[in-house]
Amino acid sequence: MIVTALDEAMLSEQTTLLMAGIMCLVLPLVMTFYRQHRETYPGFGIWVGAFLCAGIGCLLVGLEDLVPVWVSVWLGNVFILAFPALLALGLNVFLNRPPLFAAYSASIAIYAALQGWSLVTGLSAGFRSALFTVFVFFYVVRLGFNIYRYTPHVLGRHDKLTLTVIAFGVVIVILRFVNLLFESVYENSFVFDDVDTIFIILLVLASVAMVIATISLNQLRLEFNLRTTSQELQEQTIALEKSNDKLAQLALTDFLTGLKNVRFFDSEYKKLWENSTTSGTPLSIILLDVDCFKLYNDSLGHLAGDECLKRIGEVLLTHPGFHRGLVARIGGEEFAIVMENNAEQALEEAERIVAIVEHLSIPHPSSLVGASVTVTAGVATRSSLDSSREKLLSRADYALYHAKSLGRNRAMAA
Ligand SMILES: Nc1nc2c(ncn2[C@@H]2O[C@H](COP(=O)(O)OP(=O)(O)OP(=O)(O)O)[C@@H](O)[C@H]2O)c(=O)[nH]1
Repeated sequence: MIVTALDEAMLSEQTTLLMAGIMCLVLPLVMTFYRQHRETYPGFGIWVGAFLCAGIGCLLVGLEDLVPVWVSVWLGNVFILAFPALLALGLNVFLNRPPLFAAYSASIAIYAALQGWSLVTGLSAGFRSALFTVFVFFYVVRLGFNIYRYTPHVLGRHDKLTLTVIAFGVVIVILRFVNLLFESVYENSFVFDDVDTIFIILLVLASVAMVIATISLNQLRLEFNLRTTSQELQEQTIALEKSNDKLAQLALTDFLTGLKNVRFFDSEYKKLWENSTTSGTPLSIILLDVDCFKLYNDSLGHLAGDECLKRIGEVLLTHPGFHRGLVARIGGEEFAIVMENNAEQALEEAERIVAIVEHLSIPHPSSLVGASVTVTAGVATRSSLDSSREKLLSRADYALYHAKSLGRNRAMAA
């Protein structure tokens, strides 16, 4: 009773195939529409071709009564088989995998040959169905494996929708195979003749789901690439900012000693001067010059001279008294220190530096002062007499000149 009711409710296999064919021809149109509005990745075009093949194949098989048997049963089935094969091939291209074009073409050619042979020799329709199902099974499993294994490479994760659709496809194919095996057993007792119609409907549903899955796959990849690109861009911007900062630092740093250079000194000295004008904090400047440095270079060479300047630079860089001040190399062997200290403190610091350099005991064979490298310092502290920062600087310079004339290796205040 139930069987009869179901039987009556079913569309004939042919009608279903024709409807499936039309449906499968509509799907590529949807995909083409999508392609015109969104960027698609290589492989998407092959998928469109796959659905086109499915549509043509279904129509050819559905028109069994109108066209020669080789067109419907042979060519129609070859077209339908090309559907999963092209889906798998397109996926390889989409995932940047080797497309295996030759392998897929060969497998379809083998199927076509076997199908033709079964027709010529008059083998049963059951054999042809089994043959078809085995090939489809192979493609669908391959499709599922590739999606599982390689989509994370292009999406950064698994695409659950595609995996679900493929699993659905695998189940349908397995059910169809089981049906083929047991058809003869339950044929008259349980099932209506149109069981194939159910499979066709299920496959059409799977095809629609597959179209949605392919579009979603493409969309996810677009989004993933956009995310990755903007992340990369962000990282590059940060790296660029860092290297810009570094470049800016380098532009203001003396390459030999690592102290600030004369450019930095000029701008920073200006700021300290302005700050002292507004806040009334004391401002002192120490000018430091290496004694008899020309003779040092002449007797030990320019490279040794550089090393000597580096060591004096280290002393200034690490001297605790200068932490809050400005220390720079403003000439060949001339250094300047600007500090927010009064005259007494500044002179003390200058004397300390002179002593520290002497204690470095860097041998100076031709010095007019002693056996080792020494420095002389001129100190000036801002007073009401200093109308400008240049004036303060020149007073420090004068003190230095005076200290040099008194025999070097000493600190003198202006
Ligand atoms: N090795 C080395 N020498 C430098 C550098 N810059 C300048 N000099 C040398 O420093 C020397 C400075 O000599 P002078 O200005 O005559 O002064 P000085 O010999 O130190 O004599 P006093 O200042 O009177 O003690 C010159 O010979 C310059 O060539 C440098 O970066 N490296």
